[in-house]
Amino acid sequence: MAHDWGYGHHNGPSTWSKSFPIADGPRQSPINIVPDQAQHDPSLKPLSIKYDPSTANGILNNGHSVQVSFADGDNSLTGGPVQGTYRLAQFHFHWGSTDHHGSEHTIHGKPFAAELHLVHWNADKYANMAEAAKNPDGLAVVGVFLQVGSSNPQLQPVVDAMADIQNMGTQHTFSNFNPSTLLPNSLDYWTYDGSLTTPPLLESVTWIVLKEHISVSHEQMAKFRSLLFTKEGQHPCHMQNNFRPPQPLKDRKVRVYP
Ligand SMILES: NCCOCCOCCNC(=O)c1ccc(S(N)(=O)=O)cc1
Ligand SMILES: [Zn+2]
Repeated sequence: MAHDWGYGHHNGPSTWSKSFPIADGPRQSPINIVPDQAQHDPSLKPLSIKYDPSTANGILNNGHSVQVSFADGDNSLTGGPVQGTYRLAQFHFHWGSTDHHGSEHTIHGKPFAAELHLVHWNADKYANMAEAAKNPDGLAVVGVFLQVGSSNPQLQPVVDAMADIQNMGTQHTFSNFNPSTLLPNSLDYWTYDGSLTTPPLLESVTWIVLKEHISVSHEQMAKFRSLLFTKEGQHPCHMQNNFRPPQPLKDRKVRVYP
């Protein structure tokens, strides 16, 4: 059954529970993070991230976001809140129609202009991303906030490639890119047990939200908003506000490192 979920009035986040009842589950994402209520946990470790730029293998407009995929290789996330080695599968973004909102997670109820998600799967225990996504310890997503200010030269290769993937379903070559250039100086983080923030909303994600944001310029954000949700030949609809709002924390605690 083809899912026609999206971010419009008729197929947006408030309608997803009809096809994906887990939308009302106990560990849904994103959430609002209240720093003062986050708990210190001595078992948490520093994050260790190592990517091989040669494994970048394409940039895609999938109708929900812009996504850069990676071939299986030496792209590892270890340490932090996770046990074992998680492998990078892809990164993508969520953003708004203005510079004042667009992230999925919020801090003290404050949204950022955009949010980068680096999606990893547990390569010690599962054969691939789809398998891992069905398990509570299957995925680990690193979230990085983008705040509008000075232009970010590290983002420019992604921004420039957007010209070639304006329509839904289009992809282009994208190689030799090291996503660690998109990380802030500090890898201090908040972590909690959550889910995919888009259907199928599977509750298989250990979320690792970095405290420090990266910058993006107003002009770079305008290029994100030039992407289209729609296919070539359809009436064009700009890709923006592709974020799910914060979900109930329920019986969860957010931990903080350090
Ligand atoms: N289709 C069968 C089940 O497949 C399970 C995997 O999900 C399919 C595709 N979606 C994703 O991989 C996927 C990955 C990350 C995020 S997010 N925004 O939570 O980082 C949202 C979605
Ligand atoms: Zn995402």
